[in-house]
Amino acid sequence: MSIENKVVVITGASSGIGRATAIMLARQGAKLVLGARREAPLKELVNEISAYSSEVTYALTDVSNREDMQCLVNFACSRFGRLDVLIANAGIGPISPLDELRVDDWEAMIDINLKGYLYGVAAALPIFRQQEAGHFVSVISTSGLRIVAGQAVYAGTKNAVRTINEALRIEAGEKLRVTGVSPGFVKTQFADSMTDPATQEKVKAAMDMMGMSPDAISRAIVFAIDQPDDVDVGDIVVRPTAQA
Ligand SMILES: NC(=O)C1=CN([C@@H]2O[C@H](COP(=O)(O)OP(=O)(O)OC[C@H]3O[C@@H](n4cnc5c(N)ncnc54)[C@H](OP(=O)(O)O)[C@@H]3O)[C@@H](O)[C@H]2O)C=CC1
Ligand SMILES: O=CCS(=O)(=O)O
Repeated sequence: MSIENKVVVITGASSGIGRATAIMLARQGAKLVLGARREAPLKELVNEISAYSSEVTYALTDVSNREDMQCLVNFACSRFGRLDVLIANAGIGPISPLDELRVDDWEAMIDINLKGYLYGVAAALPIFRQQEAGHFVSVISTSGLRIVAGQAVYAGTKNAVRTINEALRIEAGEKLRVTGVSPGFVKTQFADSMTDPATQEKVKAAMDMMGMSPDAISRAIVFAIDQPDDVDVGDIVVRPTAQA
């Protein structure tokens, strides 16, 4: 099976990379269950996709809530009878220097970027084991590949996901697939999650200057999913050519 008829759950589908990926996958015949916290943009996306595919739905989901993640995955299985791919994309980046002690932001990044990803693994792994097939795709970041001042906790959450993904791949055995996609700057709403005004301004300027279209990341995700079942694409890094 390539993309057509695959059942795919996407977290963080209400904007940016998740939204673009939903559109690209739907155009190739995937069956989609979209998760995020904001209902209006999810509804709008489902309406847009419904113009060419009836196999799309959404569930309000806060990935930092384990029960929500379990419900999202269960909903996909009850609606479409199975789950082929879980795209753990939801994430926030309220980065700031450690000296500012924005501890609430640190906790939110750990809850959403790391625990949200883990709750996805916990919800999907038993289903993938039972099916003897399944694909974990995570949207990580170039943050952590290169350590940058101000990104300590954000990069920490992303590097934790990178490490756990590799262990998951090793433990997964020959039936499951595990892919991490690490974007550089992408033009999305990502900077809106930043609470430090100076940092937000800098990141927005960098995104405006060199940010890629979210489609650049969606294409990498689609490439990984589209491989034959016995081909496991591990890590893909996608940067703007202008990003150091
Ligand atoms: N843009 C960039 O330059 C880069 C982004 N990334 C990563 O890409 C991923 C997607 O971000 P991007 O598209 O850029 O940014 P956006 O802000 O446009 O999208 C983030 C998505 O995550 C969702 N989200 C946030 N918190 C939660 C939550 N608690 N539960 C469920 N969904 C949540 C948001 O939906 P809602 O608010 O409706 O819940 C939204 O759909 C993130 O993991 C980010 O770290 C990595 C490298 C660079
Ligand atoms: O992953 C994103 C890193 S940045 O946009 O905050 O630099």
